[in-house]
Amino acid sequence: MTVEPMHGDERKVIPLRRPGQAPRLFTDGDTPDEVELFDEDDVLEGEVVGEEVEWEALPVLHRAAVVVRETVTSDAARTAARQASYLVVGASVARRRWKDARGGRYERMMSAAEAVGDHEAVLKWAELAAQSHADRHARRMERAANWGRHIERLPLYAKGTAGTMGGLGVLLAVAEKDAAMVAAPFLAMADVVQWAIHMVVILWGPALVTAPIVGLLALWATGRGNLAASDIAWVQALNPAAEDDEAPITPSVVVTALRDLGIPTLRKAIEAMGDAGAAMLSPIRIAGCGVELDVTLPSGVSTEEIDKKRRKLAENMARHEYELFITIPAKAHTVRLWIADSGALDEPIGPSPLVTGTSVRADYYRGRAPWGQTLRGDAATVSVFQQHVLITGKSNQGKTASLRALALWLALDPTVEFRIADLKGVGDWRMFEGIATELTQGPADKHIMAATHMAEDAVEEMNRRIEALKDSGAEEGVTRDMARAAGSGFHPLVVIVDEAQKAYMASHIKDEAGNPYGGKSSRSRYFKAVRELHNQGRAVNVTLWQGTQDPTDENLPKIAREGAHLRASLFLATESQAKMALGEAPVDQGAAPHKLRDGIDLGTVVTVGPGVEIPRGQPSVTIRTHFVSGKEAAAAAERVKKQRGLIATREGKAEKVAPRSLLADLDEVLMGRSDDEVRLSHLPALLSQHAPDHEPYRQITGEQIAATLKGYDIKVTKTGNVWRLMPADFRAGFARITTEDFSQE
Ligand SMILES: Nc1ncnc2c1ncn2[C@@H]1O[C@H](COP(=O)(O)OP(=O)(O)OP(=O)(O)O)[C@@H](O)[C@H]1O
Repeated sequence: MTVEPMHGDERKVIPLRRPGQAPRLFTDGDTPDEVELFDEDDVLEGEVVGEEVEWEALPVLHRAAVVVRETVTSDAARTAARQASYLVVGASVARRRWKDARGGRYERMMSAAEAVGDHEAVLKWAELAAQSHADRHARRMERAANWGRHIERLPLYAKGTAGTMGGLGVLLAVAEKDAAMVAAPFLAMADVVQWAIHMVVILWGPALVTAPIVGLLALWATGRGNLAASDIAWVQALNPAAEDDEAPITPSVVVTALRDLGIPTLRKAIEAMGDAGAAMLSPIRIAGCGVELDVTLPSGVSTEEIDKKRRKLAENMARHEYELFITIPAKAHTVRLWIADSGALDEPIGPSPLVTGTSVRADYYRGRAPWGQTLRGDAATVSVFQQHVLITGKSNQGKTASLRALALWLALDPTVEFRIADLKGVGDWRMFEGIATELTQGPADKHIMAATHMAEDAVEEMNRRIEALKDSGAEEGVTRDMARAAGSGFHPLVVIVDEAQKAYMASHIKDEAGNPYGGKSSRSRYFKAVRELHNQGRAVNVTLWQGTQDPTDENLPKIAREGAHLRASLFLATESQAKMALGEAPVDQGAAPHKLRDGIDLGTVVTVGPGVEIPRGQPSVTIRTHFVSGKEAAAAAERVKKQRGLIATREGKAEKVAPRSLLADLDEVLMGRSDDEVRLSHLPALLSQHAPDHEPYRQITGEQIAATLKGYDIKVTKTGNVWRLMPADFRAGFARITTEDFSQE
């Protein structure tokens, strides 16, 4: 290779070639005496380097340094070092086994238990060590006594052997009729002894030579088989397994990673434990696409110190920071580590059952939305039963998609009514036309006003239900059976405001009385409605789901966020925002949406609340939600519409429309009619005639009217399937109710 000078540089660069296999050397442009040399492989083509250098002109020390460096870093040298490292590991394993056989194990366990301050375990190990020592001593004494007994009996053995051989000789002499045969067994024995001595003499030399070789081979094999367990850093660096993409998590890897975390107390404690550092660790369990373990910390090391070093700990285990999750389990002084398999979190999760399965069923009361997967790879499902929901995140991380996926699932329960305001208004919620009873889409002031009116209407509906509930005498809120009863008036009502920060920020919009729509003062209409829904909506099945962006105290006031039950957060920039999204306690215990990756962990929500299953000892559960794209959401919505029938969706109104009262309208409708009994099934038509723009009157049934009237103690009768009402009974009841209302004011 000839390295050409870079364009515009006048210096000439000519590689040096010395005889034989010499490296091709360059300087960095200064004189050879003052600079480090670098060889051809380091030089990019076209890179300007220094002057031509004559090998022989270089100082001897430089030449020696180059040759040594080349030799040391050559492949052959690395291979030799690796082979030698097997011997080192083998020797340390053999040494440990030897020490273990003499009570070393107990000592290790004792120092490990001592380091983590587990005095009970120290005592237990000390007892076992003493017991083992006593056993060993007893065995040694017994062996010595046995030898002594054998030595004492030597004359006896000799006499016995001589007698046996003499007897054998006599028998041979008799059989052969030859007296000389008496000595034959003794002569044969002498031959055997002589042969054995010969063999020893012959084999001694080769044995002396081969024994160390066999020993070394044994060490080499042992070392090779135990490389992963070695905690010698240079051995790990040479070990090809260390370069393995999968980088398995072994106790030794975790202990070494903790030791090298840069916390002196932890390092000292682990070094004091020696090989038993792994005693700090619980068994390593497979947990989804990773492993999980608890680490009981030595005294003097706090869980917070470990949490702060998350990145270093992850990197020490050959992982990215986001592949390590540190939480604080219930057990004191312990951190729980979940370590993903390398690259596993970048694999996409499967599609939502809402997209693939047409057989998904939803039930507001007992069902669980198939939202995604936990990091462990388990299905993550969510109950939204009587839950106010809050999903936050930085822009464009998947907030709308994840909130909408929950709503699309719940829409499969036909008893649930949706009222939705999308204050971004680019069509993300358009597919709910025909599903929601009210849909506002847009970012303008009029949309914010409409969203506020929608929330206020929900408050009115909530109050109506609370009153009706009081009258019914029920003590613990709406029961499933109550809400399911036809025309009960307690069906689940879910109010969704996406991009709700816009509503909180709209303090510039004021009504005629000067009350702001937004802001966080007690006069703020949106904020007031949210607080009321949060306070009392749950028990009467009126719930509020909000999606908000980049929370601050201004765009998501504290009371508004604390009122939500199910709280989920996508990536957020800071820990303080994470606390706003999820609450202080979970974040203090390790919930960390701020440690997700901006723009990469799309749709990943760190979730808290009673609607999700949070593993014991964890503050939150991180869910990778199934992505349901706009197109897929539209297809799923079509299936919903087929199932529950089309609903006329009204547009939210910026002007506040006075809420209609069924009783007042009935009063108008029945006014001036004869006092003959009225069939309730005729009333919907009359009501529609009376208020043609009021959608609910187009759907109400006689049975629903009967249920409402009964709820107010107004007498209705039923013969067969026909509900009837005496106008006089109605007037009396209505008069009573309105008088009561007045008296309450
Ligand atoms: N679960 C998911 N998995 C993978 N990608 C997702 C997921 N959810 C959303 N995305 C991607 O993120 C993009 C933004 O999603 P979405 O509009 O829901 O974000 P957002 O947080 O509501 O944004 P904004 O705050 O700007 O309204 C989507 O277009 C999609 O490409």
